[in-house]
Amino acid sequence: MPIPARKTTLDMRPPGGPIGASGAARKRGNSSVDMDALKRQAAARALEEVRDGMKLGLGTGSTAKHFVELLGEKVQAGMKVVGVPTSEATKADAIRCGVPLTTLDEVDHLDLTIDGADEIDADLNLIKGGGGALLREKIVASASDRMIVIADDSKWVDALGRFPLPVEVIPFGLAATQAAMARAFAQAGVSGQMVIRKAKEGHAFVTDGGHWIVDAHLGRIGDPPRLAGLLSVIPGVVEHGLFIGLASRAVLAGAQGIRVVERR
Ligand SMILES: O=C[C@H](O)[C@H](O)[C@H](O)COP(=O)(O)O
Repeated sequence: MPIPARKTTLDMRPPGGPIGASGAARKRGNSSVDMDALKRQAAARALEEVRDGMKLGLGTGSTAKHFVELLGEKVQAGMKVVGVPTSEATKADAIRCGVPLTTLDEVDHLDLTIDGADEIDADLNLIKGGGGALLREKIVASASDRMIVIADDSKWVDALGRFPLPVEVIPFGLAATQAAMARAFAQAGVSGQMVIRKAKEGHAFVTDGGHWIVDAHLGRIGDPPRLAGLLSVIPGVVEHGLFIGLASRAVLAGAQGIRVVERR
């Protein structure tokens, strides 16, 4: 599959500048980088794409939460938008921040979805679902004209797969589903341990849709679109965390500034 042409722009506004951010600085390599400030910077840059009257998909996770908070400030200042949250957690955040909400039953398409990711590759394929929201996130992104993924630049990878691939499954027949997943992995040229995600309390993590998550520790995924296709046809798999061809732009915040990567 040919690698699509991309355009990259570098925004030299320093991270953590006028926007400000909370959160403790975390050590990364030799430098101390406030990852939370970078996430907020990426969210703020994506917010510049939001126009009055837009119907928005609101992502889930620590980066998307910054976007919802900043959007709430715009709404308080008079901006008219409506959002469809991708999780119960985001719904609660949006209500707290005063962002008006709607559903995909009331509107059948969205202008723009802004969401985070666990990994982003050069084709803007993503791994998502670290927070367990991948099903609603994919439904919402698929119903949107555009998806902008926002992240600190540690999420940018040469190849997807270092982050365990979340696969949302039906608990019924799980061993058979996992066997089918293992065959799909083999066909796609990957293999690895499958771990049923646990909640803090020790029982299986249950998604907003009432399903379980299997985290597949695969390592480098050579052909993400092929693996996505193979997983999608397994009956016990509700959805997987490979987002192929959905993101049209990535906004990546790093110590040197903000990088915007477009997919064509
Ligand atoms: O299920 C969770 C979502 O896919 C998140 O967007 C993803 O895990 C990234 O989250 P964060 O911004 O907290 O790293």
